[in-house]
Amino acid sequence: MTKFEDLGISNATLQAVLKMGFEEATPIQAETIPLGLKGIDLIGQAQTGTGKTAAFGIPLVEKVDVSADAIQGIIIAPTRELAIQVSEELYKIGSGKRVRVLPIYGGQDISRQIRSLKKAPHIIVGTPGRVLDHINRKTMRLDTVNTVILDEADEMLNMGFIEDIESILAATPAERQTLLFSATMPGPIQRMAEKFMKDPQIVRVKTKEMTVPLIDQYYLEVIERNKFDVLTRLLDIQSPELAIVFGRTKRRVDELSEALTLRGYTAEGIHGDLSQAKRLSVLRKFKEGTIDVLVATDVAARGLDISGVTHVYNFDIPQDPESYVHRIGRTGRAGKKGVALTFITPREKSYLAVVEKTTRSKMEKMKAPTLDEALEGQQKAVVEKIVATIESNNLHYYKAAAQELLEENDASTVIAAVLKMLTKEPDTTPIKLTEEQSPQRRERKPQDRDRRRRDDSRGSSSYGGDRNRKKAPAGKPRSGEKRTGGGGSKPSKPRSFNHQ
Ligand SMILES: Nc1ncnc2c1ncn2[C@@H]1O[C@H](COP(=O)(O)OP(=O)(O)OP(=O)(O)O)[C@@H](O)[C@H]1O
Ligand SMILES: [Mg+2]
Repeated sequence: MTKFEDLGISNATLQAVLKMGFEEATPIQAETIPLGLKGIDLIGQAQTGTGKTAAFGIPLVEKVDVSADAIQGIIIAPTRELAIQVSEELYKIGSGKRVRVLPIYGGQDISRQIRSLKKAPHIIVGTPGRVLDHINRKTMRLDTVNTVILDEADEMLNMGFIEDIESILAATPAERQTLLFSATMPGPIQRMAEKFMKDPQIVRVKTKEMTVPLIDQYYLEVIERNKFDVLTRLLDIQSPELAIVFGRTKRRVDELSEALTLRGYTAEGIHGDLSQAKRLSVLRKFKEGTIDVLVATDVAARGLDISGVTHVYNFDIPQDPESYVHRIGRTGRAGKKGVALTFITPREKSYLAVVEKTTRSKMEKMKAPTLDEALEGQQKAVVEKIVATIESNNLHYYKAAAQELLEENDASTVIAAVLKMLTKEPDTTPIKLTEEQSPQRRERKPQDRDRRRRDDSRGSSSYGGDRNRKKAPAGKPRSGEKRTGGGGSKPSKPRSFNHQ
């Protein structure tokens, strides 16, 4: 176990990290922080939820000279939500040194960003498209940058952002340090990435599996037509604290979130066609627990760190094994346990072996639950609530009425009536979803870009990112953008990873 004290970081940053509740460095942090401080180029790969953000964030913050009013580091991330989240984490890590961090992403008013850029931030966290817009408009200069970090590098290159990334890199000095991080780094993508690095050292946290062992992985064989009933029964039985349901396309996500709402769940969808304000508000509601089920395309699969996500449901199978790893990695983070369930239609059966081979982990077969089992599950949830209410011991005002009821009925009849009233019977409101095609396995060639970009222009791609920027001209003001998440206001309690 490595202590942050032993990693050669300044006292100001050490105090900031301890204040975040981090007690010990995670393996990827222990390995890459000293190397990052040395200034060498790095490719860092470690499982989802194991603290890669701080692994690159700490050395970056350490390198910043706060007395210089210039951009010194830039982090590029594939989605707006991730850029915001990473900038919040960097802000916290840099709070001891008073490092200024600015998120720059599409869908946010550009003139406001220009004003913020004039306040001389030290670190920029941005999405490729919007960063490039600022470079082209000459509203952001990167010639003082000494460190570039690509978070979820494989995804950005896969998505066809390579030209954008290359243009951004060309705006930075050649003698910069370049760091790449992701939980997955397929060979061809890694080779492509190494082209813009100098003798990168590859740091892989050695684990048997690519997925996190704390996530119990299941698959269910379900025919397309039954998927939705099976999903709602599972939700009734498992009563997840917070759940993410992944669907293949934007249409799928819209239909699923509407259907779930019809059946009485508090669910909302998130995908790339929604306005930025809407995306952020849905995410905020999910983090606060105002909605229990987030229905998402892969826009939410990469990097998002939402505590309390106990279940991930792959309603539609992911595009490829890497997407599977990232989707299920939204649970089982920072040492917590999680459950992942993947629906597989008879035609998709060969998919299972492909994923298991790549991730070197097994999915256990689960039987689709019956309606009776769903009812039982709901009942169990109510019983748990009753027990918790008894334990809270705040029943004074109800005691007299209870006595009255018991004078006329026996105890088990009274309790049965209460259970019946409180139990939400499985809702069988008829739902019809539009059928979805199984995905073609994604090919990892640079020319893929063109195919995927064409998909975007049809607006049917499951991905949002800021690849839609061509449709929404830069500079078009959008209202109501807000920052998500804690922003440092949450009281921090000590956190440490269980052995992974
Ligand atoms: N040393 C630590 N001790 C305790 N918690 C930590 C530590 N480092 C990071 N965390 C917390 O663990 C969670 C996951 O971290 P992070 O988002 O950086 O993971 P990641 O490896 O980037 O995952 P992904 O591959 O999904 O992007 C965050 O809430 C973060 O604040
Ligand atoms: Mg991450």
